[in-house]
Amino acid sequence: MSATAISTTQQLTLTKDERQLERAHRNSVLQKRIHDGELEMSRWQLLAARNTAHRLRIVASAGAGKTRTLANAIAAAATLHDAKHIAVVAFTRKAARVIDGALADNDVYGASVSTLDSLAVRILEAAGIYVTAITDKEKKAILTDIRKTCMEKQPHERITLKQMMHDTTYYAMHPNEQPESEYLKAVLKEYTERCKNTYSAEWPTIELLAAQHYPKSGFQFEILGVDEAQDLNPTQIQLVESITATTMQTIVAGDWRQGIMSFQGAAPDWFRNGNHFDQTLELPVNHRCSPEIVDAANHVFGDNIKAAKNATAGMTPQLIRANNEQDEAEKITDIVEGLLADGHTAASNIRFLAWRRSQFRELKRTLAERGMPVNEDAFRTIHSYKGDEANIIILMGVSRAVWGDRSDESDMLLYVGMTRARLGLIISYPDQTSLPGGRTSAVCGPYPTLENCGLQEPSDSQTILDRLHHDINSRHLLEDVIEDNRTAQNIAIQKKQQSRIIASYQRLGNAKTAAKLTDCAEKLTFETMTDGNVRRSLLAHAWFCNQKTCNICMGRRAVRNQLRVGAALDCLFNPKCYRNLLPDELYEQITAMQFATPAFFTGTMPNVDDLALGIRVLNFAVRNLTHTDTHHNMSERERVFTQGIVGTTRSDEATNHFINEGLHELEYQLQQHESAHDLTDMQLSGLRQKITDIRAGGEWHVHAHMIFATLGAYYHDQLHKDDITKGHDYKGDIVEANHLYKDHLWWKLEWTSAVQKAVNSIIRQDGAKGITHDDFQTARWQQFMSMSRTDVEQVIEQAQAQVKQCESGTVAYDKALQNEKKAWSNGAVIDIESISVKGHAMTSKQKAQLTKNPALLKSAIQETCKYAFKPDELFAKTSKEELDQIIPQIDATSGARLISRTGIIAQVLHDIDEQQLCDRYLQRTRTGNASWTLEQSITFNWLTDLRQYVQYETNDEDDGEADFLS
Ligand SMILES: Nc1ncnc2c1ncn2[C@@H]1O[C@H](COP(=O)(O)OP(=O)(O)OP(=O)(O)O)[C@@H](O)[C@H]1O
Repeated sequence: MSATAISTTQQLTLTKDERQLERAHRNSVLQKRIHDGELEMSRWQLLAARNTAHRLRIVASAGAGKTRTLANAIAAAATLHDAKHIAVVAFTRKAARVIDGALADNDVYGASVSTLDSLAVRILEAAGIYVTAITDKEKKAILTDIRKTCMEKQPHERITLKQMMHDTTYYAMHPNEQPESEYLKAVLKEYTERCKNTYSAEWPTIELLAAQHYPKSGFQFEILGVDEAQDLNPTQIQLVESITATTMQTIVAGDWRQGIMSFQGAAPDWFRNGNHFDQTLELPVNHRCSPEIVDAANHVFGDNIKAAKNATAGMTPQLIRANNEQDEAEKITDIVEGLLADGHTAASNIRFLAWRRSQFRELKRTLAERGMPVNEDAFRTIHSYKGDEANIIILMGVSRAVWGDRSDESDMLLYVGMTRARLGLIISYPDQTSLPGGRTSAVCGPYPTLENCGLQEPSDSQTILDRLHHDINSRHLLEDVIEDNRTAQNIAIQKKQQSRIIASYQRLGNAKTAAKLTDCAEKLTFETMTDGNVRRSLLAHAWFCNQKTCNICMGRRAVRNQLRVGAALDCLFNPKCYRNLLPDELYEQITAMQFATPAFFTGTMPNVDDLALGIRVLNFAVRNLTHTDTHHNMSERERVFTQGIVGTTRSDEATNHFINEGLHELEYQLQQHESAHDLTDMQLSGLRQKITDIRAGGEWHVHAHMIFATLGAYYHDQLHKDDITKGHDYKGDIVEANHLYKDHLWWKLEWTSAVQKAVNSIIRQDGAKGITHDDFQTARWQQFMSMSRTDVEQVIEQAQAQVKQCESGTVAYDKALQNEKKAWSNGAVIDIESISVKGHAMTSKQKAQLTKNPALLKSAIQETCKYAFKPDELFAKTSKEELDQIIPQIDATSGARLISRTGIIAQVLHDIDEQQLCDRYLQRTRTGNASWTLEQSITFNWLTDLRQYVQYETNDEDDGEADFLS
């Protein structure tokens, strides 16, 4: 936390300069995190988050990111203020989690994140007033007693206990109002007395007291954030006002369209009335729901909300017409059964929402009868699910008649319910006057607008299921991958590390640091999600402390990153991981493949489009695993990160160097530029200089295209606009580099179906948005899929024979040469960097020669196969000792070499008997997993290497944890 706190407390207004300083600070904190790929915020959200108006109101429809914006605004502000002067009021668990997460991500600890009620209690305690909230049970006991005595005195007056319970709270919430009834007045007086005697009070009374005593409580909040502000009741509003009187800023976020808490006394008008605020900002885009769901909600409520630009397509929302409760339960259970079949989606992704819990009775019974593994947490009332979200929402009994007589509030319920869904929305409504819950009503059926809003009634339930599978399958294909013992392993490793580090600090006499670390040690366990899903929390919600230098937390981040990437890749390349999720036929196809090579991510992307697609596939997988929204664009940081992974698989240290040095720098500068910090001339020329340096850096021809591919055409054109206009031909260089690379590689994709799936899914998504992948892509895809290795070899042989028959220098010869090149380009993967000559790595001179001479290159590749990888020798060995001498050569740390070797080994193994031997050997020594095939073992090794890289990547990022896991 910075020592340069910007404001003094008890200050109503900041000077203009101070505000500017604050705004600039927030902006820089947010921008950095956005740049680092740790945070995604739209422009609107950013604008709101850095606004420093004293009373700021953020208004937006459901899913527009209010909570996220509020959390990040506060977190950014908190790095400049002392955390103890920050308070955030959240009403839901999810909001508290998001806010906590944002603060932790900014290394801010000690801020107050709580409900307004518990804040009120703390304020009172600080002011020396100790009062506890009366419980319902206590209240009931007191009121029953009072009722008895009062009734004896005034027997003609009668108020039910229920009414009394309600009235006492109401008048506590509205202290300026008085009941007309003398009887009720007497009850209230007596009730207040009794509460006083037991040092207890109604929540509204506590809030009111806190509002009165706040100024002398010693709390001095400079920043106050309030989420779901439409739900504040009058006494809570008074408390907020009282705190705001001395804050530097109060940010209030809400949506009066979601004001469904009036039964608890909420007064949304305060939030709705703009006069209470200095400034109001609106967030216009829904980031939660698929475009289909946004459309449906727009139609029903006559809105014009926009879906996020890159929102993933979901399913068309569906209507179920139910005759009665049982019919509804049966139909919904059919759908659930289909969804859960074959593990297509997890039960934890489905939520059933209704107005009343009693509406679930029949459904729960039917689900249990049919053995559906749906746990209690899946059934939620709309009120309790406010602010939360799930992939699939099944909204039950939608009818004004069922949901209440006040049409405005039941509309809001429908609005809140519909907008909880990310991908799939299924709405059931009663078709007859006998309603769920055993009631009858003259008003039945759905809302008048529901049926005409693009919602479809399924002709048969299978249609829905197919659709759902189709849309959701790709998102959850990867989910269960991480649910193996790695979770346990990693925690154990960390604990070990931790105690070692703590002990070493203690030995050094640094008790303070040791104590801090012990603190982290205690918080080591990963929080379990509300759905009991530990693995998800492991990846997405691990706890990190605020010590920049805390090795434990740094290490933990490394572990998280490793897991993210490792798991994604495991899943893509190791069909075993998703055995249970795949249909038998598909599984067999995948396992029958020679080698699920990671080639797709390696040397097989000789042009920008392919590489970009590869990055997207990998990123898609990572996001799926980490439950990160796949709707929006990949951030540049994410892209470069993924690119880094791709890079290491085919290249050497130099590539990493280029990626880290050149690429991050370029990207960072450009990111700055993009977010309105326009590049100055100095920066621009500095950037150019950097590129020149990269170009001058020896192996640029081999690597440059990767860098530029990562930056993409947009950045490239931006950056070189001037040069291009002036005729400086940067583009030429790229083209040359690409050609060079392409011409001197022979490659063959051996797609796994998983990769195929991811690619198809992306192509499909793009298709839906009107983006088509060029024919090259499609044609090549088809070609790869149709050609076997023997086909490839035959084509190459024929092409070679053709060349031999032609006289050199003739047109026919050139053509034949071209054909031969083309034929080679369908071969296996070999990276030029991995080529060695007779067992020795090439000198740069040799390399240069090779790049100029395709024939030489080809023979070098053949030589490499023989000598560098020694496959023949490897397979000729029979004893463990002998193999031990060979194996280290397979253990190249450089990804490219490993890939090439594995590619070659797989190829050679195709026909040889020794496969069994190696298989067993590798199983035992490398993975300890006897059921793995050689290919899987090798993939495992490859992943191990990759993980090391990811760890380095993390080290760079978090600077300071370098040694933790090494
Ligand atoms: N800029 C963004 N990019 C991608 N996803 C986002 C962005 N902003 C928010 N989201 C995601 O959209 C979803 C809704 O965000 P959030 O809960 O903050 O919205 P909200 O306005 O508070 O919603 P509600 O009012 O319905 O509670 C969350 O899953 C969040 O992670």
